[in-house]
Amino acid sequence: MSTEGDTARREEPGAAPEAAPRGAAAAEPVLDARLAVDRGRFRLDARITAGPGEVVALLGPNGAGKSTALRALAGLQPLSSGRVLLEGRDITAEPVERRPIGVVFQDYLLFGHMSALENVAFGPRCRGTGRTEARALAAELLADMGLEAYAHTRPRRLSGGQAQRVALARALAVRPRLLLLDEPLAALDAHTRVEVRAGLSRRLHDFDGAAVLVTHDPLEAMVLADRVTVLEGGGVVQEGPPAEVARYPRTDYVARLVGLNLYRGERHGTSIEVDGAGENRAAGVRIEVASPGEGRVFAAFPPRAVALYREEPVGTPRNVWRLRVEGVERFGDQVRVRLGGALPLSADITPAALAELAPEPGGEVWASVKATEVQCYPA
Ligand SMILES: Nc1ncnc2c1ncn2[C@@H]1O[C@H](COP(=O)(O)OP(=O)(O)OP(=O)(O)O)[C@@H](O)[C@H]1O
Repeated sequence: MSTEGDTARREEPGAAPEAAPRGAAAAEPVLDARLAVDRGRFRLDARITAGPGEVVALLGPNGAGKSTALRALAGLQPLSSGRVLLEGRDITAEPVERRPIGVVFQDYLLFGHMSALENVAFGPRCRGTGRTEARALAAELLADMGLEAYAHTRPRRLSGGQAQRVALARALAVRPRLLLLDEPLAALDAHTRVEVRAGLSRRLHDFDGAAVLVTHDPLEAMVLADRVTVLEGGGVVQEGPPAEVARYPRTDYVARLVGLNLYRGERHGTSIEVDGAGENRAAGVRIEVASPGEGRVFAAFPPRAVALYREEPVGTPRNVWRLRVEGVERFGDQVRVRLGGALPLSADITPAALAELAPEPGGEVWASVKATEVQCYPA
């Protein structure tokens, strides 16, 4: 079991090298913040950075300090010490309304007595933009969100997904360099969430500033973000590209909750052709899913959904791969087996199952996953 302390270490020895997230390479970070906040017995002490065009998810359990960090970035929560640099400019002392930051709050906090258009025009108006210009900008943003027809609609007449898009348009209306989103999908029901998430993902990736979003849903972090920063107890415990964090968890929380096997690929019917470099592509690996569809998708299944066998399993499980055992770690009452090869994945099994499997280091085993266990989301 590996429970790390509360210091951030960005490089895990032995971690698989990953391509730098989009836009994050050697470029100057858009956001470079060191946030120290004291709230009674709780102390947040975290460095949060985001590169141009980069979407960073702050992920962590309840009470980890995610919202405190977001509020501190927005200027809604004073710092005990530290500073917030945005494109090299120190905005620590700037009041909320002067920061080039757009915020999408969890419940969207749209003004109920204003139309969608007026809600979106509100920010620019407060910052001194003339009425006509502010309304034109708002109309344009609503059109970008596919909401032209709802410009004059009041928030209570909007669906959850529409309200979310109005909130995003409102945040973008101040032409922010940093976009902050607090649990942006939490107010939606499960079905709407999947759809809205795909739209949000596209819009976040079209945004050329930096975005920081708070979530305690690992899948949301994995799907929306280029980089994940995990907070626990007020400190950063892990940071990295989603796939790397999922594959090399550094704390029990990360292992249990973020330990997803996550892939991108192209769905044709009920079969996903997994993207990947080198080995994967050569092997043309496919993941079978239960429901059909077409297009770019994420496919995810938890390590506990993977069964391991010494011999090729009989019957016809639709997903079976022969993989190499790369590592075995114990956490809680489970054992996590890390497998490499055509489809790198992690499997959680019981110690008894491991004893039966008796894998040799570097030896091969059969892994299977039921198609019904694979969750599939538009990418
Ligand atoms: N107004 C407050 N005064 C004092 N302490 C507070 C206040 N609000 C929150 N806290 C403390 O700050 C800590 C971090 O809270 P925060 O809301 O930032 O966590 P979080 O990670 O966003 O959690 P959640 O996922 O539950 O929203 C908590 O331990 C909480 O007790």
